[in-house]
Amino acid sequence: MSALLNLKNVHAYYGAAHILHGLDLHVNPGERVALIGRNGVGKTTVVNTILGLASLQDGHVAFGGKAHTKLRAYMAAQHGIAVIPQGRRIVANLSVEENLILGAAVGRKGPWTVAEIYKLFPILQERAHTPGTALSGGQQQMLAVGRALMANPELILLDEPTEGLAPVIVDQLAVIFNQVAEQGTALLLIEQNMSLVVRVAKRYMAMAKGAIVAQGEVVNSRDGLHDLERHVMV
Ligand SMILES: Nc1ncnc2c1ncn2[C@@H]1O[C@H](COP(=O)(O)OP(=O)(O)OP(=O)(O)O)[C@@H](O)[C@H]1O
Repeated sequence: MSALLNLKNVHAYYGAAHILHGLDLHVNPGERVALIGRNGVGKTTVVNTILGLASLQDGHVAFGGKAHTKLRAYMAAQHGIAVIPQGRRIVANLSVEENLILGAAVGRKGPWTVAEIYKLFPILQERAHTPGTALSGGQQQMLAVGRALMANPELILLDEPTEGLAPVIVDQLAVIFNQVAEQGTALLLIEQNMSLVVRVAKRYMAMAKGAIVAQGEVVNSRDGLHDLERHVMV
């Protein structure tokens, strides 16, 4: 079984700034992996490298076993990988429903349809014809998740999906992420909120200075939480 996503010895740059230093990371089908680490260690740059937005100068990124050294934004989508970017990036002048339909444009056929997304998030159906950016932060995040699911992905990369959200919304999203994972979609969760990580992820990879410095099983307990928090404390 080959990994859905496999980064090997990745060195990535923004201009002359060398950000990722020989990073190795993989996600297998159906896995729930958390990528954790302090601010500025390069977590978003991992996503940007996969999308071809940071310059890959050594190593490779493989989708489904096929290695690439020249990455382009459409390639991840073609290989069944959807991205929920940091800051959500809802299209301002499209309605909730139009934002969802847009998600399907770059994806494959599968079980997720607008009707299924509305079952998952009834509030989105109530607000179907509202401009996406008129939603609350929590509703926008639900829309970002719904839009990603509309592509019927095998793997979703989530970049700090709970940033700035109230704890009650984070709890709702934890339930949704588990539901999505139970239906077989793999998750790579970039997160600073370790209480979410222990509820959703089964394996973690911790970054420092552009590389993976620790990894292991996620244990959903007080000790497990403390163990993970060591990697994100300043
Ligand atoms: N476009 C850019 N050009 C140059 N340097 C950048 C650019 N974007 C990010 N950086 C730098 O790259 C490093 C890694 O940033 P990155 O956003 O990947 O970190 P992060 O771990 O995701 O942090 P955060 O949790 O704050 O989002 C930081 O030092 C940052 O200042």
